[in-house]
Amino acid sequence: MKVAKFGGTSLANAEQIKKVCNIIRADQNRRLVVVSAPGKRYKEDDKVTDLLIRYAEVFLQKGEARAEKEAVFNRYREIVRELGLPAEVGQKIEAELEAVLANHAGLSPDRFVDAVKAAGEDNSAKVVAHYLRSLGEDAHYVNPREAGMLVTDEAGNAHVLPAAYERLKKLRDRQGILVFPGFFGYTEAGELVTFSRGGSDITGSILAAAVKAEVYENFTDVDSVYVVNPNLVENPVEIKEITYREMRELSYSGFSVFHEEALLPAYQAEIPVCIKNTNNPSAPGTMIVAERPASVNRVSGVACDTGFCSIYVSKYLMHKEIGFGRKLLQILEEEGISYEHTPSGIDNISVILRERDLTPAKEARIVERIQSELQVDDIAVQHDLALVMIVGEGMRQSVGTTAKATVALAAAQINLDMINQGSSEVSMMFGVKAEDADRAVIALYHAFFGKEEEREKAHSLSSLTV
Ligand SMILES: Nc1ncnc2c1ncn2[C@@H]1O[C@H](COP(=O)(O)OP(=O)(O)O)[C@@H](O)[C@H]1O
Ligand SMILES: N[C@@H](CC(=O)OP(=O)(O)O)C(=O)O
Repeated sequence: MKVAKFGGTSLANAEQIKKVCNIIRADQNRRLVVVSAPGKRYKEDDKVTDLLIRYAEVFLQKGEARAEKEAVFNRYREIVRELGLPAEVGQKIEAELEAVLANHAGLSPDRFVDAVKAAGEDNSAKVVAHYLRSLGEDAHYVNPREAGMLVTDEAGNAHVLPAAYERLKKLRDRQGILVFPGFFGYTEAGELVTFSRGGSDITGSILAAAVKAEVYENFTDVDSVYVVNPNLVENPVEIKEITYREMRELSYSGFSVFHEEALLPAYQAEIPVCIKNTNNPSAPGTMIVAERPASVNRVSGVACDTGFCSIYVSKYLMHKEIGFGRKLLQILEEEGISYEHTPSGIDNISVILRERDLTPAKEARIVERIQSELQVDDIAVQHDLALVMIVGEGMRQSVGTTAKATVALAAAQINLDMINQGSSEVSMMFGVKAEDADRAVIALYHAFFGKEEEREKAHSLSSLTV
C-alpha cells in the first residue's frame, strides 16, 4: 500500500484535480490518499486556507463576513462545476461547509478558527472522493475522527498522540481508495484541532507510518527537491536522494517543500518518502531515505529562514558559574518562549529565538530580568536575523567546508553575525542580517554547486578589501 499526499497546488482547480485522479488511478497501490485544501491557481491567488482564516477572523470581529464566505464558496463552486459533478454533490458540500462556518456558539475563538480552517481539506477530500466515484472507482472519504487521528489539544499546532497509530493501522483493512483530509485531527475529548500551517504533509507521514506503507509519496508542484530554493536560483541542481537527517535540517531552515514535522513519523517507521510533481509525475522525484552513498559533493543543500533574533549576554567568568545557563533559559521558559540555538563562548552566550515569540513587552521584561537576576556585564538584543544553513552528511568530516563557505560569504561582502557548527553532525549555520539572506544563499550555492567559473569566483578572496 502506498500513501500519496497531494498539496494545495495539486488541488487548486478542476484541471489539477483531474491530474491528481489520473495519478491515483495509474497505480493500484495508491490506496490511501491525503489531500490539502485548494491552493493558489496562480502566483497572486489566495489559498483556500487563507480565505478561511480571513473568514473566521472577520466573523469573530464583526459577527459576519459575507464577502469572505463568498470567496470560499466560489472556489468550491468553480471546482464542482468544472469537474462536472452533479448539482446535488455541490449542494451537499455547500450545506456542510455552511454548517461549519455557522457553528460558533459555544466554541472558543481558537476552536472556531481551527474548525473553519480544517473545512478546506475536509471539502477537498469529499470532492476528490466524489470525482473518483464518478470515474467508476471505489473511492471513500474518510473522517479523521472516526479513523482515529488522535492529536494533542494545541490549537493550530497539534501533535499526533501515540494511540493514533494503532487505530489508524486499521485503514489497511478497508476496501477501495481512501481519501483522507490532511491538516487536522481530534483530541481524545473529540475536539477538532489543526496541525501547524502546511500540516497535510504531517497527516500523510502519520498515515504512512500507521499502515506501514511501502512508500510515502508527496506530490507537489516541483520535479524534485533542489539543493536550493528554486525561487532564488534559476534551474538549481536537483537532489535525487537525501537522508531523513539532511531533509529535517533543510525543512527546518527554509525548504518549505516538505514540513519539518513530517519527517519523524516516516523516519521512525522506516518508510521512504518520495517528493514528486503532480504536473510531471513521470519525473523520478527526490527520495528521502535512511542512508545515501557518500558522494563527491558532501553538501546536499543550502537553505535559509528569516524571522530570528538573538539575545547576547556576557559576564566575566560565566563558564565557571554553576547554573548560569539553566537560570538564563529558565527566564525564557517562564515567559513561555522556546529557544532555537545557544551558541556560546567562555564569557558569553547568545540565545537565538523566533522573532514572532517576542513581543516588545516580553522583550523588555526578559532583558530586565536577565540584568537583575543574573547580574550580567552586557546584554544586547539583535533583531532581523536570518539563519543560513549548509547541510550534508559527512560534510563536517571533510576538510575545508567551513573555509569554502566563509570565503564565499566574504567575497559576497556579507557580514557574519554568528557561526554555529554546534552539535549537529550534518549542518553548519551562519547568522546574517535578514537583508543579506538571499545573497548569502546564492553565494553559497555558487560556491558548492555552481559551474566551475562560478565556484572559482566564490572561492577567490581577490575581490575582498579587508
Ligand atoms: N529546495 C527546494 N526545492 C523545491 N522546492 C522548494 C525548495 N524550497 C522551497 N521550495 C518551494 O516549495 C514549493 C512547494 O511547496 P508547497 O508550496 O507547500 O506545495 P504544496 O502546495 O504542494 O504543498 C515549491 O513550489 C517551491 O517554491
Ligand atoms: N492547507 C493547509 C495545510 C497544507 O498542508 O497545505 P499545503 O499542502 O498547500 O502546503 C495550509 O495551507 O497550511
